[in-house]
Amino acid sequence: MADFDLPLLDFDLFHNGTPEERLQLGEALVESFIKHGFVRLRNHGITDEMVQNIWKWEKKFFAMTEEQKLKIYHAPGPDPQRGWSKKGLETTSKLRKENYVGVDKSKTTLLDEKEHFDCGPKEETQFPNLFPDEDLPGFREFVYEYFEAAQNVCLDIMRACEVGFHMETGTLVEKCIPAASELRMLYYPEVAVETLKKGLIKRAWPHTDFGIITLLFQDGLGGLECEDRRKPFSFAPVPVNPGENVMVVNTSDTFTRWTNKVVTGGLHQVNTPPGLQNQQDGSIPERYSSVFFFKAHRGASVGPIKHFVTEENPAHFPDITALDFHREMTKILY
Ligand SMILES: O=C(O)CCC(=O)C(=O)O
Ligand SMILES: [Fe+2]
Repeated sequence: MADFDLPLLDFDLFHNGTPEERLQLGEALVESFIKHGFVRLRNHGITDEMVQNIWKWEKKFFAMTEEQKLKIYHAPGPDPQRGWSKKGLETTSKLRKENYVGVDKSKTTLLDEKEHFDCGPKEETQFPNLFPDEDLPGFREFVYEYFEAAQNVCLDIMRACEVGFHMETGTLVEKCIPAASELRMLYYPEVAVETLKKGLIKRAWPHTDFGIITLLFQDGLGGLECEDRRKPFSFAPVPVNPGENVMVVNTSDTFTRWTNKVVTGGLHQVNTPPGLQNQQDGSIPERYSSVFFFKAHRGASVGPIKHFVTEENPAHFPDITALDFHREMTKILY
């Protein structure tokens, strides 16, 4: 099979291009979402400085002692995740049980080798955020600054999708205000090749995310893989683009529902990084990544939007609220 090639688009055209360029950008974005469930963007609106600060704060956060992190421990449950989740808590393999051929899931759980920090919007009152204010002053302020920037980029991507789908302006954006997104910082500890070879642990098992779209930055090590849809459930590495500020965007389950399967969520996993896959012993280095799960506002319906319901493509999903859908999905993870 020819090399897998994930489109890399210049998002600046959406803001500063001619009307034709704006339309072309919107259409190319939608085309990549339909074809791959993924796209890569340059000039996306998150500055180089902010990306460097993400890495700086992630390193500081995960370097805290277990005792410090336990002060903001996330208690598993169906509600949106807040604070620190330790290794082994969230299990992505539970989301796609049907895809694990040859694994007896009644005898074993396929675990994720990762820990993470999650938080919601600054204005959050329903599901309060948890911050290590005493142990890590300045962290909360940075996280909120990045949250706001990422939320704005996502709203712009929704505007570009409205253009690309030839939809009425505001149809997607109005379902995303007020913000209910989740920012996640991820740490994958160094792991022995021997452990990975047993096949029961992966950095993240194949899954789709629950929101509308997910923004992702990965460090220079890599390991994120997206489905190569020419052969279902086969995966190709998402390149790391050293020295260039590239954002990865994948479509998620809410988008599948809104678009009535015109777009389907991008299936992905975190695997042994490219270049290390033939390593027979020793260990795979630690890895950091940053994920922003862009969500619909909690009361918005995640049922199909009229624009995507036709005689040939009748509604595939019921009208339930974004919060009910989120709870349904999070429950599966634990
Ligand atoms: O770390 C990554 O590259 C991906 C993480 C991910 O897929 C998730 O947290 O949903
Ligand atoms: Fe994911």
